[in-house]
Amino acid sequence: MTDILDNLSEIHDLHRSLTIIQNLNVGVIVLDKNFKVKIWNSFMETKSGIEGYKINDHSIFEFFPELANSWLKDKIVEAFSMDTLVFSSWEQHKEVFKFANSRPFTGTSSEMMMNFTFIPVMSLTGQCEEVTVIIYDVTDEASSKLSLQDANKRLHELSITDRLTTLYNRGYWEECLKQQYNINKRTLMPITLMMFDIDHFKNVNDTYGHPAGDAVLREVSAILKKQIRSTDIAGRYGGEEFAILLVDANRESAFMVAERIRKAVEAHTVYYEDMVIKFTISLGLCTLSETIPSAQEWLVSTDNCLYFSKEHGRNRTTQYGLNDTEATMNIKPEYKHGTKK
Ligand SMILES: Nc1nc2c(ncn2[C@@H]2O[C@H](COP(=O)(O)OP(=O)(O)OP(=O)(O)O)[C@@H](O)[C@H]2O)c(=O)[nH]1
Repeated sequence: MTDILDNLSEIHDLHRSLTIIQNLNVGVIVLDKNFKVKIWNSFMETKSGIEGYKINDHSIFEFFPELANSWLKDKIVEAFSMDTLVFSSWEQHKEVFKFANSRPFTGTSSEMMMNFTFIPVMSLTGQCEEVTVIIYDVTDEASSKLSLQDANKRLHELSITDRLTTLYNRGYWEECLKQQYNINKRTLMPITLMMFDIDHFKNVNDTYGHPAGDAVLREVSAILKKQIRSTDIAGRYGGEEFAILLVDANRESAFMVAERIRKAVEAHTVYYEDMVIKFTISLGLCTLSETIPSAQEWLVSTDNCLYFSKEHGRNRTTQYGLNDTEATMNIKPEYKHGTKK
């Protein structure tokens, strides 16, 4: 009689445990060493559309063949060889089970994002015979985190970008200048600083109006972007002044790039409303060498070359240390960087 009562009590305990597992709001899968499903709770049934009685005692790969070579399989294998619980967050894996996001209208993801816990289940002899996989739906938290990351990225981009031209703004570009100066001191990779300025830009504004002047600035930036490498670092330094770090460019290649840009601008026409606008640019170049003691000096030397071009006919490129060296050194004080505006 006591035996029967004990058995009934055990059956009751088992039934209670199964009821709890079935109704948990997390996925519970128990797999044996052959990846055969031993428990597939109702969360898994609802999300996958596969009922427990169909998948139980079948390999999980029969129903989810894409998992046969997946991160999930590796994790389960790992869990069998360890005797501790392993947790893995949604950030550590790509899609595993492709379950639909149950709140697609509020979330940013169409698929459910999941955290996992892998629990080795030890037998009475101390062997790991089964692994329990717990799956948590963390789509809301993950979506919020991703949105925040996106917003921060966007904010950062805005904080370093010039609105009109979409080039880097002066503050950020100057940081890059210092960084490149320091990098170059270590690597000795050739690098040339180029600055240019639109000729008689005040006339463009005065003749065609400020919005037309803005269109000119935008189109010059577009020409510039087309002519330089993606690794070059281009910024709008001032109103109509641009500064570009030509990475891995020695004197010769930098001069070629500068002339290519100058000629492209000369050949270009801006059509704004019914106005036809032609213009040119003046350029200065300075290839970094050990004689240049600081990033600031590098900038000043390049700017001097630019204003030498202005002084000597405009629509031309002046290169530091090659042509016109003495002249660039004796540039009029009012053309020194930052004073002529
Ligand atoms: N449309 C427009 N004009 C700007 C902007 N920023 C600065 N400017 C104008 O750029 C002009 C610069 O004029 P200056 O410094 O005299 O130079 P410049 O007329 O180009 O003459 P040079 O440089 O000597 O060839 C000024 O008229 C500024 O108002 C801008 O964002 N949009």
